[in-house]
Amino acid sequence: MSETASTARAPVALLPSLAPLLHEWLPRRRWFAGKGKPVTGFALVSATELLPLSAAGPGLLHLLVRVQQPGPVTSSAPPGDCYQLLLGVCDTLPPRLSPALIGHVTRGPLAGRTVYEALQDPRLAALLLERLRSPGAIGPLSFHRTVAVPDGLTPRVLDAEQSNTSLVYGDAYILKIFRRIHPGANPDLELPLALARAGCARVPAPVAWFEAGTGPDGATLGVLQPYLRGSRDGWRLALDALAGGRDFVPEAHALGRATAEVHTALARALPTVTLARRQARDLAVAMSRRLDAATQAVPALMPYVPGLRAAFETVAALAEGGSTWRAQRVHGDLHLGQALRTPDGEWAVIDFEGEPSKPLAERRRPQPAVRDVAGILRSFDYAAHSHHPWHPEWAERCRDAYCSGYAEASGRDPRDEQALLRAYETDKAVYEVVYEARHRPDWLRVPMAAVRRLASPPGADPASPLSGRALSGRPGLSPDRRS
Ligand SMILES: Nc1ncnc2c1ncn2[C@@H]1O[C@H](COP(=O)(O)OP(=O)(O)O)[C@@H](O)[C@H]1O
Ligand SMILES: O=P(O)(O)O[C@H]1O[C@H](CO)[C@@H](O[C@H]2O[C@H](CO)[C@@H](O)[C@H](O)[C@H]2O)[C@H](O)[C@H]1O
Repeated sequence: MSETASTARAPVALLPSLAPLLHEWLPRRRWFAGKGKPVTGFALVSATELLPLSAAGPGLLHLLVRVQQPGPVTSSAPPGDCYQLLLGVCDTLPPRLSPALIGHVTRGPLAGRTVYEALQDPRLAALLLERLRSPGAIGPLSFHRTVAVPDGLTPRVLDAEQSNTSLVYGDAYILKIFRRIHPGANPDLELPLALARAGCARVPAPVAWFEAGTGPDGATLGVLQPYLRGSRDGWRLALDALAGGRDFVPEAHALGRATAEVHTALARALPTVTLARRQARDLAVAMSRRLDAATQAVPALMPYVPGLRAAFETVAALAEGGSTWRAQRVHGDLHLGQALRTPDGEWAVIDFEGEPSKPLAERRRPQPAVRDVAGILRSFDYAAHSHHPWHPEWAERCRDAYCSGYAEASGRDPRDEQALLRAYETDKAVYEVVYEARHRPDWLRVPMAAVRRLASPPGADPASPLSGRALSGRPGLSPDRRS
């Protein structure tokens, strides 16, 4: 992804004319990561006409735009986040598309025209699939596929817009359009491709994708995968179970097995490393730094900092004492919403992007597999907390079943890496506090409750993997097992 404004047919002068509209529209998107800071300007990274803007019908404009906001400037990266935008450009917006309106352009080459969210327009969304069906380059964009994709599939945009935007085509394929673009291969393409090659059927295999630029700087822009029709995500299923007063033990056990299968396949397909003293200490330091940054962003964390930090210090101390841990490529943001139960009762895992707020290099680094385990354990806690009254024992049974399933399928029980598991749970809860404060303030109480528990000494925390209660029958486990 070259930083010099590489344009393909679309005039560079477009951006100044669009800037006033983007100024209003962009910060209100769910996927806009720079909320709370003013937007001071835009810089064009690339502009590509996927359908000519001069035609009688709507045009389709693909933009990569860097959004300038106040903040620390690093010498290695240009300032501001880069976003992918797909804009429809027309003379008169049909009433059915009025919710997609971005605004009317008053100056520059598009003066008098209307700009709207192209992905909401089935004609333009269909055109994007057409581009993916025929591999090749258009300006700085290149389109790739592994198998033939049928044509004539009707598109619909998923309304549960999260970190990105997804389109479903004919209930057969789902196209994820990444919003915040980083140079380099996105793990949401890299890992499913590697898993497909390794024969792991737990993850839908990419069938097509598109990217900007080439080589190590090439950025993944979108990935097309089979759509698992009729599947339900683990979060919904867990909430249903809670609402019906049902256990989720068999499902949690099966999900533990599925997670272990994915981890085993990733460890076979991609490099693994051993985290020795320095790396493990760096990991604990990074967690500690994230805690500091989170406390600056959400001062309510302040009273719990010493207790939370203790979890990271335990890992650092174990490393100093010679403990080592195995690290491999992991999911990186695993929670119940990323696990889909298909109609045949199997768990599939989606969304390997990792935490979108972290730099790509960090997300692609080998990490201990318990990091993902901690993500799911946090999710059981979230589910139990969203039901009143809180059911800690429901979450506890899920946690045990999940870890048992994982151990059965992998031969490695995550509870044997208890200090690391607790550190990752703590790190995740801290991340969640910031995430909820930014995106869903009503939910802040959920990770804050976990923070209060995790900040207390391990034995005093009933939901902790370190407590005698959660580890019934495994009381003597103290330092992590060495790999
Ligand atoms: N292969 C798939 N089959 C069925 N539904 C899917 C598939 N991939 C994603 N989804 C649905 O789309 C939603 C968003 O996908 P996800 O990859 O989590 O995007 P985001 O990064 O925006 O969170 C998921 O919550 C899930 O409901
Ligand atoms: O799905 P994303 O990759 O966008 O992940 C982000 O959003 C998630 C919420 O949608 C958030 O997950 C948190 O809330 C979930 C319940 O809605 C819960 O199951 C997770 O355990 C909890 O972390 C995730 O952290 C965030 O990165």
